[in-house]
Amino acid sequence: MSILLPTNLPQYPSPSLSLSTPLLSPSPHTAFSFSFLPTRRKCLRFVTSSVASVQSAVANGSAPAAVVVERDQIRLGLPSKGRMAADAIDLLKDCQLFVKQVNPRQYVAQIPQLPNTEVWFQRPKDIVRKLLSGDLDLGIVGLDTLSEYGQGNEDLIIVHEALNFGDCHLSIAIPNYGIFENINSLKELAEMPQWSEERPLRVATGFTYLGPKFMEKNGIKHVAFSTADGALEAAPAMGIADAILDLVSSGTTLKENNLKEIEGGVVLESQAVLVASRRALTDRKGALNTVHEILERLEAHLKADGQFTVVANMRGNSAQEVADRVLSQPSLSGLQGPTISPVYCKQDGKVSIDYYAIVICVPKKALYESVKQLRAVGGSGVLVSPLTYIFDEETPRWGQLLRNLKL
Ligand SMILES: Nc1ncnc2c1ncn2[C@@H]1O[C@H](COP(=O)(O)OP(=O)(O)OP(=O)(O)O)[C@@H](O)[C@H]1O
Ligand SMILES: O=P(O)(O)OC[C@H]1O[C@H](OP(=O)(O)OP(=O)(O)O)[C@H](O)[C@@H]1O
Ligand SMILES: [Mg+2]
Repeated sequence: MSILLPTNLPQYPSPSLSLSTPLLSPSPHTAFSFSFLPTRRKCLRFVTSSVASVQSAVANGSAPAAVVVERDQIRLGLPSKGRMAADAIDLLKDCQLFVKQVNPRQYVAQIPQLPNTEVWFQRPKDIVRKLLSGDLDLGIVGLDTLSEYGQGNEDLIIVHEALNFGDCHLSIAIPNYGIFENINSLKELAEMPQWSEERPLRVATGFTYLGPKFMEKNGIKHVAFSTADGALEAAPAMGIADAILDLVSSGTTLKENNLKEIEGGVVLESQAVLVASRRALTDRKGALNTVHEILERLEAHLKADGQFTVVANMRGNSAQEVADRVLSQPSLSGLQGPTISPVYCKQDGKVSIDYYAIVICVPKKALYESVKQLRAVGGSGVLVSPLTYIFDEETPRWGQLLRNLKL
């Protein structure tokens, strides 16, 4: 006998519903196993593996075509809850765009720095749907959600593909025991003699568009997908599915449920992206200006986020000679090259130049290596400080966007 409990209970099992509860005490002849499934959908429904048959009605075009309805405000969709919500607001804050939400249950907010823009808080999948229906113009969502619900719709344009949060990957996982013990790749999984038309490989997933598409691309025929909203990792142990296709970040949930990833089983690498509706950008007054400003701020912040400013003094006879020494080291060329300025010292009433100050930007990852290289060529008094923004002459992604829009 199995009892299904909601996954969102404060404790598993809840103290008020434990085996010591008289009503649930197992008789000596009854085997109990507890499995945690989301409250919303407790049964898995199997569907066929063809792409066409599993496309969801909303995302595959039965949703109304995007119409550019007359309105004054540009609408930016942000995740209303879940792991992406706080990070999206924090990123905008780091770009000096402060989202003013009066209370967390209010679904509309303002950004005073962008007076023509409204923020609408929505679930990530609804952000994608509303971009397609024309109810939102811009959005921040995970690439996984965009790919699953956007289904390659050309109206959706990725304006910034790497917002540096929400990192995860969509991956196939199988049990690490039983018939799968020695299976370590997608190829081996596909070639297992167990799968046939009558008894296909059963995969539980929330990604019923991307999953079948991936299997089809990899020539895997005998597959059946089932859908569920969460706690998919329970499905193999419950005997409901053979494999799962779900998002992984730390890998803890897989490990705790005796599942493993397999070589060739990664469907998508994902992180948060800024996405726009093509029609909004081309037809809605002010949308292109807003996206330009958001993009410039994002690029300046994200570029600076990975860098430190390093300042050091170096003895030398001329700026040129110091530059030659600095540039002889592989990690000291900075963004465009080192800035080298004379340090004027007054000794015995005489002003002379014995030292030069070097300023370079170095990637955070290469900091220690760069400091070692600076010292090796005579650098001393090394100061390191974080960078807040790097505004380039041109925003590279802006050029790409204009080309994409044929502007
Ligand atoms: N370990 C992870 N598991 C799931 N999503 C992750 C993970 N790491 C990052 N993400 C990102 O967070 C997004 C999901 O956030 P969240 O689970 O809060 O929302 P949701 O799944 O859409 O909401 P709900 O599960 O309530 O329907 C994913 O689309 C993905 O881009
Ligand atoms: O690799 P990990 O860091 O362990 O994260 C992966 C887990 O996180 C997500 O579930 P979520 O927490 O959203 O719960 P859900 O299954 O109810 O959606 C995802 O669906 C995996 O189950
Ligand atoms: Mg989730």
